[in-house]
Amino acid sequence: MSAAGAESTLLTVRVDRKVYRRARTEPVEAVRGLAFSLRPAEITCLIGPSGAGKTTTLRILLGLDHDFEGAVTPDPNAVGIAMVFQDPRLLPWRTIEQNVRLGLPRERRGRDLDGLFEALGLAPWRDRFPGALSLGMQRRVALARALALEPRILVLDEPFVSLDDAAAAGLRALVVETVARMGTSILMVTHNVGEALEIADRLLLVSARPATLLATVPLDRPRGQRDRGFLESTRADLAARFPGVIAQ
Ligand SMILES: Nc1ncnc2c1ncn2[C@@H]1O[C@H](COP(=O)(O)OP(=O)(O)OP(=O)(O)O)[C@@H](O)[C@H]1O
Repeated sequence: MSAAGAESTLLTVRVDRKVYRRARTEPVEAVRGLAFSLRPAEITCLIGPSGAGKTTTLRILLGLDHDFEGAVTPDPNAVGIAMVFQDPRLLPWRTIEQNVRLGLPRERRGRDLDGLFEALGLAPWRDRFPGALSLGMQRRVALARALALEPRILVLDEPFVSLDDAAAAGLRALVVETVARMGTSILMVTHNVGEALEIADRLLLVSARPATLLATVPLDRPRGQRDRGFLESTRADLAARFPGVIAQ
């Protein structure tokens, strides 16, 4: 990808304020002042305390919630956006292949998916049912289902949580590979700072509720050169600067 391409913006998100209002309960202000852009072939990690307003921000960015002050431009559906939830949400009575195909619009269901299944290590599992797969493999299927849509933006909510180290590392490598291979822009919510420091190009640190953008932290060192020393010193530096967000 050219330098100009890498710098171009796919989506700009600006949430000035998001308040949940329900009858007979106090309004809940979930987000106040959170703006960022997403660019191709970049991994952006959104990190903040529990209950800060991260899922709320994702819902706004996906175009699922329009009731907020601010703007998401252009329309994310026009750009091409897909989401992978923590819970893989597979249909147990459909094969892996059917699960992936059913995520596609009807006219694209017959498309060639050999390359995708191969790239995600799912080729031997195409005819099996989700119940035969570990949680890590089911998450791969959920990733395949999202990638089959060929989105330019992929949103991941805690994709590696509750996986053993090997499964998490395998899935992380797949995400990184996808960015390199397809130029996808990834926005990932995570509580795992170590994981974010390993794979992100940029961290967005948000405060406790209402979520406010505290800092954008670029991680310029190439992923392959992020050794233990880099990870530990970067984490210590961030923990000193943002103690409410990043633990020592
Ligand atoms: N539909 C809703 N109605 C009222 N309040 C809501 C609604 N959805 C979320 N909230 C509140 O908004 C705040 C932010 O919630 P949100 O789920 O966005 O946080 P989060 O950062 O994703 O949390 P976590 O890290 O625990 O997943 C919380 O106080 C939550 O209770």
